[in-house]
Amino acid sequence: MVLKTVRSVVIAKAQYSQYIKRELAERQSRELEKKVAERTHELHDKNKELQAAYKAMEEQSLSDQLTGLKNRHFLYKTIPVELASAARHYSRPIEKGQRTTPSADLIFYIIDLDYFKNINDEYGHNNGDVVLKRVAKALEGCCRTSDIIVRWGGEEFLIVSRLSPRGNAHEAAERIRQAVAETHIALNNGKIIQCTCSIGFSSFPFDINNPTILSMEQTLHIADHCLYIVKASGRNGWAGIVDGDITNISPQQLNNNLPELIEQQRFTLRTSQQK
Ligand SMILES: Nc1nc2c(ncn2[C@@H]2O[C@H](COP(=O)(O)OP(=O)(O)OP(=O)(O)O)[C@@H](O)[C@H]2O)c(=O)[nH]1
Repeated sequence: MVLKTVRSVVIAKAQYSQYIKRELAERQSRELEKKVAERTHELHDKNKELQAAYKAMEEQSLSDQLTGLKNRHFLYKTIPVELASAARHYSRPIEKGQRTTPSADLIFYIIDLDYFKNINDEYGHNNGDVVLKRVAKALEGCCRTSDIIVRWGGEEFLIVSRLSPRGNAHEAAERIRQAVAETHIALNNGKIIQCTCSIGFSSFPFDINNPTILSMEQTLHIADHCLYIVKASGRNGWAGIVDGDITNISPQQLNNNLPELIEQQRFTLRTSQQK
């Protein structure tokens, strides 16, 4: 009888001990699962924070700190797709009426403020910055949402107009010129001033029958030369060459002898002075 009781006690103790062990194991497992869930949640949050920080950093690295416009880095990052698409459009076999579709053109406008150094000298660098910010706003106001507006350098801006027919490029140039000239800029001391700009422009592809022969840099070189022509002829105006037959002209010749080629009327230069 005693032996039976002792055995029952031993069995009960063993069962109890097993029960405790199982309970402990289950509790540990539950705690572990809870911790894993918490860590996963934390990681998820951290990941979201990192993604947002990365996006903000990327956006900052693609924007100009002073004006908030896009910067060169943005242009070089995004423009290859646009260039390829424009070139592809003109590389397709000619179907009747197809090549005249104008929307594939990219027009590059280089905009340079006139006598900006005088503004800095007369009103100080901070007011020079005020002028740059106000001009940036004026450019945003006169451009379409499909245009890319870039702060190209100190007092120089670049607008890449997409989906624009090259034949109308001069109209947009005049719109930009006017928008800048008519902007009233309030300086820090309350004084209101106005400034003007000079614009040079060109289109990509430059020669629609040889759409890949000139790079964007060469197109910009043409626009830059047009800008130089405006500066040399009095400023507050525009000049552009939006297409040209470059058969028998090498890209090097175009780079080195552009003034002579314009002189020889190999290309049509359109300027605000001819209006
Ligand atoms: N305030 C300010 N000035 C700048 C900035 N970047 C460049 N500049 C100034 O822009 C001026 C450009 O002067 P220039 O290249 O002589 O040109 P300009 O006086 O506009 O003369 P033209 O272009 O020939 O009409 C210089 O004085 C630069 O110091 C900037 O971020 N802020």
